[in-house]
Amino acid sequence: MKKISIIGVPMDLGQNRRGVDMGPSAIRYAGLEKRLKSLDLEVIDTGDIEISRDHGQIKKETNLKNLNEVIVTNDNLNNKVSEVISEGSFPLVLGGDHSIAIGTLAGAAKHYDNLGVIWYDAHGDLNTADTSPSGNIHGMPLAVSLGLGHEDLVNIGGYAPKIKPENIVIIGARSLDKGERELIKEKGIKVYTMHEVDKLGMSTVIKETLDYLSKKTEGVHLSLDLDGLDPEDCPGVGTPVMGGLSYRESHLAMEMLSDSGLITSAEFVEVNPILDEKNKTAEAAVGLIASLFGEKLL
Ligand SMILES: NC(=[NH2+])NCCC[C@H](N)C(=O)O
Ligand SMILES: [Mn+2]
Ligand SMILES: [Mn+2]
Repeated sequence: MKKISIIGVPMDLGQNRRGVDMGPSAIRYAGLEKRLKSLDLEVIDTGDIEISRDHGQIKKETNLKNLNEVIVTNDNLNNKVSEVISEGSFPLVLGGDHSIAIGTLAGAAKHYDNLGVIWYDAHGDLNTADTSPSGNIHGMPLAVSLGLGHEDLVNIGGYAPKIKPENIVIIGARSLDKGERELIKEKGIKVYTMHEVDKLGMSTVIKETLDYLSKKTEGVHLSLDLDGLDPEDCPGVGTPVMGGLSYRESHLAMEMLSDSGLITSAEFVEVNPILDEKNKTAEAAVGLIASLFGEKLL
């Protein structure tokens, strides 16, 4: 029986808006464990990672917000994710802001020769300290995992880089900063912006994504930022961007990923219950997670 380990990361220090630290609670409250158990899976809720607070700005030369706290927290997460994979369980990480992908990928990537990454997001999260318009580390985790950015972030887990540019697929992008666009071109990263999703349809996007990744990767991590979905379906996020993916097409995406059997770890991030409407975004997350683990109507 497939074993899943839920790991909560109540982290809000990678961005400016309070409340996203309550994301893991909101997703649990929306019935995650019960829903997964009904799929005949062995589900273990490992609780929450300890969030480092008040480490002070030891690295004074940087504009990165809460850098020390983000480093310590991601180091904790790196250890937990790695431990779960070593036990033969599937790490399901609940955020928390997207800066936690640094720790998830650090913990996961060392278990595979080539880890693929599906980055389902309105944003590229490919900024570095030099290109970031905000200093928010949640806008940087994909760049960090490629080995670009502050060295203490890049070296979390004691190795770098975690992933290769040719093993990444970004889906749902519609807000990219100048430096991120340049990096995408320079590194040749595969991106399905909303333009391509609309033109091709989600079914083709996922089929192509799996073709592209399955040839060259051993495992695939899904990093799903709920702001990839349209704010109409998922209002409870800190950096909403209109014109997003619908719940309906995201649901199809999860079903197709489930059928492929290729996903080896996942995280669902940026759920902010304070900005949400009656826990709608957390409920959407639970629906997507259930589909990712094989829930079917018939
Ligand atoms: N994980 C996210 N929601 N990221 C949003 C990033 C927004 C913007 N690109 C920044 O760097 O600040
Ligand atoms: Mn985003
Ligand atoms: Mn993101």
